[in-house]
Amino acid sequence: MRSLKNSKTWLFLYQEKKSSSLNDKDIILVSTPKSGTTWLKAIIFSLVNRSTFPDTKQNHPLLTTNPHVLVPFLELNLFLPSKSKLVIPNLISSSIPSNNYDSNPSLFSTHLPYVSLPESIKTSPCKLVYLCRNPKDVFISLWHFTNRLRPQNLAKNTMEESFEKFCNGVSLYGPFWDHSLGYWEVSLECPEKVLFLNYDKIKKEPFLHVKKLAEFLGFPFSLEEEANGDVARILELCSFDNLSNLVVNKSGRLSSGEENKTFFRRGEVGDWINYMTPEMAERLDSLVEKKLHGSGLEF
Ligand SMILES: Nc1ncnc2c1ncn2[C@@H]1O[C@H](COP(=O)(O)OS(=O)(=O)O)[C@@H](OP(=O)(O)O)[C@H]1O
Repeated sequence: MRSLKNSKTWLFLYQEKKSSSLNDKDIILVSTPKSGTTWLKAIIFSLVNRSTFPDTKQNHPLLTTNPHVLVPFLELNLFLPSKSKLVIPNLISSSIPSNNYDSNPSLFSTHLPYVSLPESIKTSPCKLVYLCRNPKDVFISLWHFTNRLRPQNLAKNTMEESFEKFCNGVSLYGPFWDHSLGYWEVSLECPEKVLFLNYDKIKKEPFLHVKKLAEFLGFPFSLEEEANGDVARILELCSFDNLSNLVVNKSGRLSSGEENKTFFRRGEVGDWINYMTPEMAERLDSLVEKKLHGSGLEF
């Protein structure tokens, strides 16, 4: 986090002028990388746009468009292109890269830690949905992802070296525990502003958490919708099996270059057990426990 604050790359986020405002109803999905962002982007998009796209089998944007296109990253898709001019883009719906499916309300996402969020986001009434996941699965997912993105002529990142960095808090968006703790604390202070979600819990009780999410976002499911199977249809549309088998996600690419299929691997809870030694698991568990001690946040 300290390095993020000092980093020139992020300077423009701090120089933000008050005039670059968000619409009050906009929604920002925040996540620690590899915690299921792609999944939650799909769920939030389908939730808030369900009256425009009620049919999840035909003509639904998610059937032909990767969730990262529908819910762009602030720091990757919106801020970065204007970085050279140090101009802060106006965060209103018209700044969404054209994808023919503008959402109402506008949906954005970010991996930025709370401490690095621009003031306009912190002070605006727009809602933040935070997603985290158990750190052992996050690490394994991240390790696979970085190796998949690595040019073929370079040696793969070893598990040992990557694990050492992760445990030392050397991560692109800051240490895992600081990231989660930052949003956890705000979610306790301002529950109407930040909803704190956990991938593992959504996996366990998807209906409960999707309904809670819909309520938080101001798009609650009516009893009629529930009886009609609308929650189930959204969950099915956004399921790992469904999304990962769509042509767009098997063969497409983001404009930033990543293949869409790199965002889909196993989509399960507990896959860490197939890769980490018991010693590694114990080390990470006790490290995270120590860092989160007294906060009430547990994995
Ligand atoms: N629909 C759906 N359902 C459940 N799980 C899913 C889904 N889509 C992606 N995934 C899994 O999420 C992991 C990728 O995390 P992110 O989407 O956060 O990646 S990123 O930060 O946006 O790069 C990665 O987890 P691992 O399989 O453990 O590597 C993906 O497989």
